[in-house]
Amino acid sequence: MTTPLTTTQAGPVSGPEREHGPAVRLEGVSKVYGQGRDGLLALDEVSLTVAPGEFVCLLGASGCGKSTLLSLVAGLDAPTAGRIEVETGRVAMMFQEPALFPWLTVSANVEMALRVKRGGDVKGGEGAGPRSRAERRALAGEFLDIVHLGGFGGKRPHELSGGMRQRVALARALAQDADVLLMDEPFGALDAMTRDLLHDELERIWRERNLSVLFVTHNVREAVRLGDRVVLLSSRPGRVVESFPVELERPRRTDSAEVARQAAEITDRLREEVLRHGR
Ligand SMILES: Nc1ncnc2c1ncn2[C@@H]1O[C@H](COP(=O)(O)OP(=O)(O)OP(=O)(O)O)[C@@H](O)[C@H]1O
Repeated sequence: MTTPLTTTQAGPVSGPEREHGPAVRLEGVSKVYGQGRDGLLALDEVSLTVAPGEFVCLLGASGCGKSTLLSLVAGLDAPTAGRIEVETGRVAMMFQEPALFPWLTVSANVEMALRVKRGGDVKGGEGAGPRSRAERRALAGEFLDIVHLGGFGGKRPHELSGGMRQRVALARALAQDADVLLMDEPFGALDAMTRDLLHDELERIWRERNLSVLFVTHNVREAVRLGDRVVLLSSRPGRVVESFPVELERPRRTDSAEVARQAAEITDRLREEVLRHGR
């Protein structure tokens, strides 16, 4: 998936659930790619919730349908069966590749999200009216400050390191005014030190902005470092195998003994799953 900017098509949930329900709810969600005998069951009756303000990490072997699941929640694709609800409908997505527009400045990349967010307004629809260029630039500057990139707004993406580019992607996601952040291995391509720093940043922003996060990773320690809960998916088809609450005090360190212990427990379970499927 390479779409740089995404807002979900999922509508808000009405009624009492809106007050008290989860931020994201999947009920019996299945996804088949293709048709008939050539059809591939990528997800099989997955049920999962993310509570408001919860940080959920999704873990599973390659091909178990993690990206499929995120794209369904983002409204980029429709489930074959089941139901997906996003309480507010305000979802932003981040990928392993920051997917920035190389010809635009860092600031302009974030400003794009501010235009897209009020897409209806830009085209003359209802609402508070389009923001002026100056307003968008000022707001983009604020989002860049949040990710500690104040002063870099005039640079082009190629002038930044990989970690800095991912910070821009995070600023752009925040600029969409989402309260649900869907992250598809966002730090997978970064070195360990940069990843550690970004974990700290993400944790701070998640708490300050009370985001609900669904974070896909292959990295068990990363999942335990970040998650309130780690949800393990099986492969082919993807099913929820087990959900592990992580009750370690925050902030955690990826290299701490406590994180290593819980990661080892989850890895054992993951290994069982992978062996079961002969992969
Ligand atoms: N658009 C598509 N058309 C057909 N099959 C697809 C499509 N997208 C994914 N698949 C298949 O569905 C299964 C799940 O893919 P998905 O990318 O969701 O898994 P994943 O767990 O995110 O994998 P990875 O960890 O390798 O990124 C795979 O077998 C994949 O080949």
